[in-house]
Amino acid sequence: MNAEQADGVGTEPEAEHRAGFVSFVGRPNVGKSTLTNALVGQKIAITSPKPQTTRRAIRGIVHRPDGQLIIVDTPGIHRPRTLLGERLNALVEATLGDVDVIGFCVPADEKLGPGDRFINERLDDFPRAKKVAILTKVDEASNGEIIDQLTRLGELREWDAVVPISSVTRDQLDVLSDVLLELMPVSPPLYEAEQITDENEDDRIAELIREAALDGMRDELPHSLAATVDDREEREDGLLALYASIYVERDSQKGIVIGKGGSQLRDIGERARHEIEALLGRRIYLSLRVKLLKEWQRDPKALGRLGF
Ligand SMILES: Nc1nc2c(ncn2[C@@H]2O[C@H](COP(=O)(O)OP(=O)(O)OP(=O)(O)O)[C@@H](O)[C@H]2O)c(=O)[nH]1
Repeated sequence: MNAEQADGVGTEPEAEHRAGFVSFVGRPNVGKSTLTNALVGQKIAITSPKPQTTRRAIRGIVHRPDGQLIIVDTPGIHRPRTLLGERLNALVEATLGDVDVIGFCVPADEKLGPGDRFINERLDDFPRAKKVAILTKVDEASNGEIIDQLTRLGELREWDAVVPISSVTRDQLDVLSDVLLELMPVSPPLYEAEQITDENEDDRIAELIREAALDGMRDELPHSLAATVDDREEREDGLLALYASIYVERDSQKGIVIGKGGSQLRDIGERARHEIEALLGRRIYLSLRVKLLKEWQRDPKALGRLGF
């Protein structure tokens, strides 16, 4: 609440803060990823979610003084031909059923085709979301082509907005983010404003793994445990795969961490995965390995390897 409202003065605040979720849909190759990166201004913006926000596959966040655009990932909308296709569609439905705005991307340099129409029709299934048509790659098209495409797009449905853009020349990107933000609900920021670099992020993830491992462990272990994130990989199914290691100092500790039949390690993985997903705001696959690094606390080389 701002001061004016608190005083009961009826004037509208000049600019209300808005925040919400947007998802870009469209055929493969129409420029969705490039647009996301161009809007966000860096490859992937990671932030720490505030507790009330649900977990989603966040691709990037546009932070502005007047609002926050949270761009969420969806796998493409496909005509389901396989079980995988159906599962992907179910995932699309879960995501798109939940966003505030859907940005339907169509390239300016190709005629509107059956693929575009199919996706456009599917958008009827998501009545909650506002719908914006985004004509991408205008740098590749003549003015005549652009006008033609805008007309065809206008015939598809009543859009909340239609915006031609180029992610390459950055033409109209600011207009697009203005338009998207105007369609978002009035809301305080949903994510912390500070950006966390990938490097810090790995450190934080490693710390969460270490915490999860310590949880329920005996007292003698804590100082003997360390964790590292060794590799990460974006998977086809939209999950982020994280490969991490837990280091122990003595052989006997390995068994403690792994537990009977691997039960302890599974619990650690489960707890850590929850925390990491909350940190990243997206679903992950976590692979944990327990490694023996003899007397690592006394070994400078080992300490270096563990980031101390
Ligand atoms: N000239 C031009 N090329 C662009 C623009 N935006 C994207 N491209 C190019 O179009 C191609 C596809 O872009 P992507 O962003 O990968 O498209 P996408 O829709 O995310 O593709 P999928 O991940 O397959 O769904 C890439 O070669 C981009 O460099 C643009 O504004 N202008």
